[in-house]
Amino acid sequence: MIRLRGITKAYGRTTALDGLELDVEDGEFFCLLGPSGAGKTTTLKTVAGLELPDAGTVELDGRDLAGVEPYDRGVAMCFESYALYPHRSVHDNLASPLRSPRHRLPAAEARARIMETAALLGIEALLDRPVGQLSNGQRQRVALGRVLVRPARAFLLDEPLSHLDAKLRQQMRAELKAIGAVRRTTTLYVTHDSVEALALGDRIGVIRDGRIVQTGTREEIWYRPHDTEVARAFGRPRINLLPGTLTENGAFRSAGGGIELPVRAEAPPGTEVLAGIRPRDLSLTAPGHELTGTVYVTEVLGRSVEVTVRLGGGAGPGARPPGGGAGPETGAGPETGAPRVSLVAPRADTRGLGPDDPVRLTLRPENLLLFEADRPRRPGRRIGTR
Ligand SMILES: Nc1ncnc2c1ncn2[C@@H]1O[C@H](COP(=O)(O)OP(=O)(O)OP(=O)(O)O)[C@@H](O)[C@H]1O
Repeated sequence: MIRLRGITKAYGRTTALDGLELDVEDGEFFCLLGPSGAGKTTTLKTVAGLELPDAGTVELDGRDLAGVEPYDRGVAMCFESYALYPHRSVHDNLASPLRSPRHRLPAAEARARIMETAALLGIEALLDRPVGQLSNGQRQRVALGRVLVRPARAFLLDEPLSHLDAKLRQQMRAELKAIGAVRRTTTLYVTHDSVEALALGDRIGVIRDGRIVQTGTREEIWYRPHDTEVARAFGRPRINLLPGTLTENGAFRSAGGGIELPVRAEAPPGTEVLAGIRPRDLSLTAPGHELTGTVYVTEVLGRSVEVTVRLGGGAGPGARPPGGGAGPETGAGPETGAPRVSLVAPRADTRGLGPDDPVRLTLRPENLLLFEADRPRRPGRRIGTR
């Protein structure tokens, strides 16, 4: 297992890691997800020993790694910018990690591992080709192969699928976790792609500004996001966030007053909040709590359709937006007119639906999320409901 405690790392005046704490359990596949510059690569390099923290401790399988050289740590790391030998064949690139004195394997075992790794990554046919002649996606698979080919205490993978086209990425994503070596080995996997994190991670750690904001299973992150930024990071189309306040009995009332949603928030009446509604939790047909509005725009997403609805029209007194409503992108603020929400519906439910058509939406209140209102540089935290 990998354990990071109080890791701080600054480059000049830039703080890359700011008291980072992280536990990756034995054999776990842990995805570290965060935006560019959040500190993901620095975290991996700190575990690998390629960067030394200014403060804090790194442990691998209970052993403190302070003072341990990178090649003695027993970790295998794959960088986004891959270090390969361009003039040597794919086979040689895969074989060279097994030739180093530290990792030397008997020839037959080495050959078996190379063939197994190449087969799993779909590069058997390329084994004799010089790496310099390969496409970026092929090179990336060779780089990943160099990591997986040798036994390690932990794999550290930095966006290893980023250069693959969408189809291959999806396929490799499905196969990666099935690889025996990956199943057995503690893996810390860095990505900025939330779909990838949800698909791969036994657990996910969300990193922001050099700190872990939330760690959890995909269900925990999805149903109990720590704050609005975590909620926005997962799910496309993005979660709808409607501004409003809490009423006397803890229900949600939208900023214009047109919408009331039956929740019981664990926060005082009058608290400014954002109601979080996932696009797939809104329906055009199912029974549930009703909202009304008019269609703003529809967009076909394969078998389903994203419908953006301007809320309020026809919802009764007080529901009409001031000025008739050219709203903003999504989840409008009180100052900007009618709030809009996106929903994802099966194509059959949206047949004949066009701009300005009135619609009734239903919502399952049990999936409703509530957050404190966002403040500058401080995303609103989730508020519990009873
Ligand atoms: N060698 C370096 N010198 C100076 N600043 C650095 C160095 N390495 C990283 N940083 C800074 O530290 C911060 C964290 O960088 P890091 O590469 O860990 O982020 P990341 O989450 O991996 O980003 P990305 O997804 O873009 O790779 C950034 O602000 C970055 O500019």
